[in-house]
Amino acid sequence: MTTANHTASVLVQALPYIQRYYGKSVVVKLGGAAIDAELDRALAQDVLLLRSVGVRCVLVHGGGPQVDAMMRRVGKEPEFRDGLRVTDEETLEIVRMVLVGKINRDLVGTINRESLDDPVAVGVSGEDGGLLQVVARESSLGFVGDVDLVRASVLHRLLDEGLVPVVSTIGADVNGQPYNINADEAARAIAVAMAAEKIVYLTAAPGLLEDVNDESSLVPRLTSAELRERMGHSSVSRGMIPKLQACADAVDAGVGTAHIIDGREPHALLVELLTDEGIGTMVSREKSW
Ligand SMILES: Nc1ncnc2c1ncn2[C@@H]1O[C@H](COP(=O)(O)OP(=O)(O)O)[C@@H](O)[C@H]1O
Ligand SMILES: CC(=O)N[C@@H](CCC(=O)OP(=O)(O)O)C(=O)O
Repeated sequence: MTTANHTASVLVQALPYIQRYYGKSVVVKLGGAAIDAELDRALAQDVLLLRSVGVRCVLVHGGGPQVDAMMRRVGKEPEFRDGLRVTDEETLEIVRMVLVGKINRDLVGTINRESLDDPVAVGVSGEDGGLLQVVARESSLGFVGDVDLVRASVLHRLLDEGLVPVVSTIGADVNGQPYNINADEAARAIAVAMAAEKIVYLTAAPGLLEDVNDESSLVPRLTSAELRERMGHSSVSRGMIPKLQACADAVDAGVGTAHIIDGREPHALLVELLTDEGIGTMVSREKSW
């Protein structure tokens, strides 16, 4: 095949996917472990391309490792229980500064640099417009919240204007007290509230692995029921646990499919959405293969 033919065939391959996702919502969660200046530039291009073909894209970001680094810089040692950060008042201030003040700004800047004449990225904290309303989880975790209500209209209004929301996962309770939320869980709540077609987790692993030390042991697809069976398995640890839980909960609550893909691969999002090449792990409610 000539280069021109190959290029044409890749573009034509995208047509049925573009038709399927036109006007649909897709929530993309970028894990802190996959945040990197060059990769974020490729992700910004993917998000802008998807927006150009009518996909309503919301980017939700984490930043766990970056919060850890900042805590250590100010002499505090991070502490986790069941994958959630123990968040006292000072830690909350650091989490808020790192997520809202640093990572969100950097991502908005990266997207807008890729679309100079039409800067469309808008940063939103879960506190803005009451987007993420939370209730306290348990007092031993401090200011860690569970999402109680998502005001998806805040996102739909931005999307209707052609803007791309970039969401930091700090929420507030009914009294306006800010809370730290696990970003995988916040992204799931947003996807469910938007009745999204897909939720895509970009992380620093190829997907769910049978053996975490063997990158070739990828589980390509499974149902939410199969996923729940694996959750307590010893091969699944640390940050993968809330991600799996969020994927199973998302598809059981009506999101079309949930994906865990390798955010270290440039343009993984575009390949996942617009080509025949299945990458990473796909979770669906029913067996569709
Ligand atoms: N069975 C597994 N398959 C893949 N990754 C796993 C597994 N068990 C644990 N992990 C770890 O989970 C990590 C993803 O979680 P985390 O670091 O919290 O990511 P993120 O910042 O994207 O939320 C992977 O990088 C990997 O080290
Ligand atoms: C309550 C809680 O644990 N919140 C997380 C929020 C950030 C996050 O989830 O970041 P990743 O997606 O990079 O893991 C934290 O403080 O680390």
